[in-house]
Amino acid sequence: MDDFVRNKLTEWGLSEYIETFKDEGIDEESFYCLDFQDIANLIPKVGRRAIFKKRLMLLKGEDNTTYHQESIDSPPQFQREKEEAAESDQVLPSTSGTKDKGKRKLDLQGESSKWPSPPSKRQRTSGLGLYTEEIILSDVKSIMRFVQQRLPNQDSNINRFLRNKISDLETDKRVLVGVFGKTGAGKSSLINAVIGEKNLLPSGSISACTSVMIKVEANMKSPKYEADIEFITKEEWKDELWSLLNFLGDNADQGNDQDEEEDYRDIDEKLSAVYGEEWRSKSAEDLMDNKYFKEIPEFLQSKRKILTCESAKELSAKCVKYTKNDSKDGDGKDRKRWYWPLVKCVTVRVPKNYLLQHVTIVDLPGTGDRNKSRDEMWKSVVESCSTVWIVTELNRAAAEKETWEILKSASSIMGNGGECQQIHFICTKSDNIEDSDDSSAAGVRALIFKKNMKAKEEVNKEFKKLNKVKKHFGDDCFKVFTVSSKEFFKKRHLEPDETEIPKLQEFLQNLNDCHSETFNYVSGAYGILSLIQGARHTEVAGKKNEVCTELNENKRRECYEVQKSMNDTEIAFRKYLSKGVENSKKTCQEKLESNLNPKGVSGRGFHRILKCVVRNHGTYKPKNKKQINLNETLASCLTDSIDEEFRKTFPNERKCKPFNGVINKFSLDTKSLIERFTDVKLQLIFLKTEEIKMKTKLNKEIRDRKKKIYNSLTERIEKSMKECYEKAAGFKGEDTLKNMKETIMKHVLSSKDIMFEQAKEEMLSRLRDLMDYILKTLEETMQKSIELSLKTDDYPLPDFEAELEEVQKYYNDLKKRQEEETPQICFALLGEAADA
Ligand SMILES: Nc1nc2c(ncn2[C@@H]2O[C@H](COP(=O)(O)OP(=O)(O)OP(=O)(O)O)[C@@H](O)[C@H]2O)c(=O)[nH]1
Repeated sequence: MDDFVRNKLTEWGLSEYIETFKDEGIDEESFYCLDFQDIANLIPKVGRRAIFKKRLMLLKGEDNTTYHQESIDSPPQFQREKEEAAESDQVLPSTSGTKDKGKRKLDLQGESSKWPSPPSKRQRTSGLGLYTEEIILSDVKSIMRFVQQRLPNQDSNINRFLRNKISDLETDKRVLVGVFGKTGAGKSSLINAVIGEKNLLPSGSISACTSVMIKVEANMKSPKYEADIEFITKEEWKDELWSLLNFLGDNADQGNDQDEEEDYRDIDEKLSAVYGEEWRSKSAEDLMDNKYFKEIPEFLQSKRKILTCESAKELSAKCVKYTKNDSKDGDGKDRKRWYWPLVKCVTVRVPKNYLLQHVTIVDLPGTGDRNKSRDEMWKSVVESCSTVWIVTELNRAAAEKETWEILKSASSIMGNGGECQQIHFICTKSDNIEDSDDSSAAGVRALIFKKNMKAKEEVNKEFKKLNKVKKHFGDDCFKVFTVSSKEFFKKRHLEPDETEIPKLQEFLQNLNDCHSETFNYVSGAYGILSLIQGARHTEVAGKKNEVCTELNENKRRECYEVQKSMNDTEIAFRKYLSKGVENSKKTCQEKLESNLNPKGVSGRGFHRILKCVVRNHGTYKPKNKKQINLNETLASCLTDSIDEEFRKTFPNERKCKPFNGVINKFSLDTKSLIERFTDVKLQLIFLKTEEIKMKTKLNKEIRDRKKKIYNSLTERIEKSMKECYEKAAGFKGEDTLKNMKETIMKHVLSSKDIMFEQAKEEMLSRLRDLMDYILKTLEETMQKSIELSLKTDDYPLPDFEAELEEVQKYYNDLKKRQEEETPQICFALLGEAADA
């Protein structure tokens, strides 16, 4: 097969399937040796039929080894061949017989059972049989690439518009599930069990704990296990070294209370991991010498390190020195090097794991990292989690302070400051029963079930007490699971179902099934093809003007409704925030006092902590203690005042829509127009799909911006406090603690009359910006779509009737699947799309 044909196949998307063909024992080289008949036989296996066959026909010459470039590039020939192909039903005429020497012949009868397919409910009832969303999406994508390529080259408005619309169809949104929990709680074992990969994340060692963020995703492109290691930059490490060594220097003369010792141990652990004992006698400059990083040239070159392995076990072994911290790994020169302090994040990819097809699970080690870039990454991941798993050992679940503290401190980042819809509180190691009197199998099981019930009750009771968390998450967002990862694999006492791991798997499967991106893509593609076919009929110009007038009138009316509702939101925000400003002024002194004079901490200990707080712009997490965040404390009256209204306006639950659903109600009423103006039905279908696409895009943008709006209150306070933190950080010697406290307090008291007002105005101004953006997008996107879809263009467009038919089949099928099978939550998610 020559390069030309090879490139053509790549362009048409067949090469995407080469990986999949490998399961049939065909690698890339042998694929390109196949003849047309073989390829045609393979195609139905991956779900593409007529369209692809037609394209292959274009490549087919007099015999299987000659290809005609003209036949591909000239539209009339293309059209003729296409018609020919359409008549020839499913299978290409066999032309191989004589010339297949050296080529692989395939007998694919009955082979489809080998084909990898996701364990999705959707497969069963679909009108298109075993077509998975993945196949549909890939097929429609390849159709749209083909369409884009076929559009005439003339630079007309409609051409540009259509090309942009096709490029705009995007699908790669992933859902994030964040996993929190103290070290040793069983997070790695849980993730391994849920995704069915016993050996993926290393677990089990007592001293080695996970120290970097690990994202676990599917590798749909290759059958290999992969780890993609992202390092912090050299500059960041240099800054960190400097600050760690300085910290040790500053505190060398401070005596040793318990906190200091812990801090010292922390730093020792970090530096010894990378340098062994050598760091003790070296300067920060010396420690940046390239010789220390010989094993990781990627770090020096600011590149990612990619590890590729055949098995999970092999990958896990190779990965461990980048993810784990083993403080007990011997001393002295023989100590192995552990590189976790230099790693920002590791992404592990598991081959063909359908539970992870659209879902990423993130193992999140504790917050409060000294490294700024890692801390920022942690925050941004937490903000983006749609579900959070809080993991703790069942035996102490309700009483485990540290776990509940994690939930309390992260609730506003996940809730109003994020997009988390549900919290799963996962009690692990349910098989751990030491106090059983009855050691019979039945007795053990009975005790496990009893303890599970009790743990669920207690945890739910505990959750009900968390008033602050409940401002962000209602009772229905909180669910308790009692799992045993060990028993899931071992089945000694419990059946897999009784370990509750399958419940979590089902949850992930539903997240995959609810993935609306395929539907959005297919619906967008259907709209574009409808428009092209509609635009080819130029004889309905008169009708177009009439429809255009009605559409514009509908648009104006609907935009007015949106504006009215958003104005009400702004009024409510202003009212609640004003109350918040008044409360802040009244209570800030008292709140600050309690932060600056914490109970149970010695003066010397607090001196060191406060120094870190002011150096770190108002926030610091002492080891094993609650995080201190002066900015959040100062902003707390404002956030308290707005929390409820904010959650109502920007709910994380997908079934509720932002701004009381007013954007989702926006409609050009194309449905009734289609009944009256059948001649422009195709253009109106396009407008309906455009409307859906625009709303989806707006909802995404609102979700991103609402986090920034919420966080603006604390960020504005931090800005107002910047000057006094810098001043406080400069104190040295005697009375430093007193001077730091006085400086902070004085600054707050003198600026309280403007600081809180400014924070309020900042939030309102961001809210207004968002509202302006929404109105502008509604107005302009729809205006442009109406104008271009109903305007007769100067240039004729190619005929894509067959492509429209194919995509419409997929569209109808997906719509039907949603109606038949989608769980409640997905109805809500896709509600507007299904209406189309
Ligand atoms: N009996 C029992 N032990 C478990 C179970 N799950 C995990 N463990 C054990 O608990 C210990 C810690 O498990 P990990 O999965 O490594 O915990 P982790 O939360 O990932 O720990 P870090 O890596 O430190 O964050 C290991 O010794 C596991 O073998 C379980 O279901 N039952």
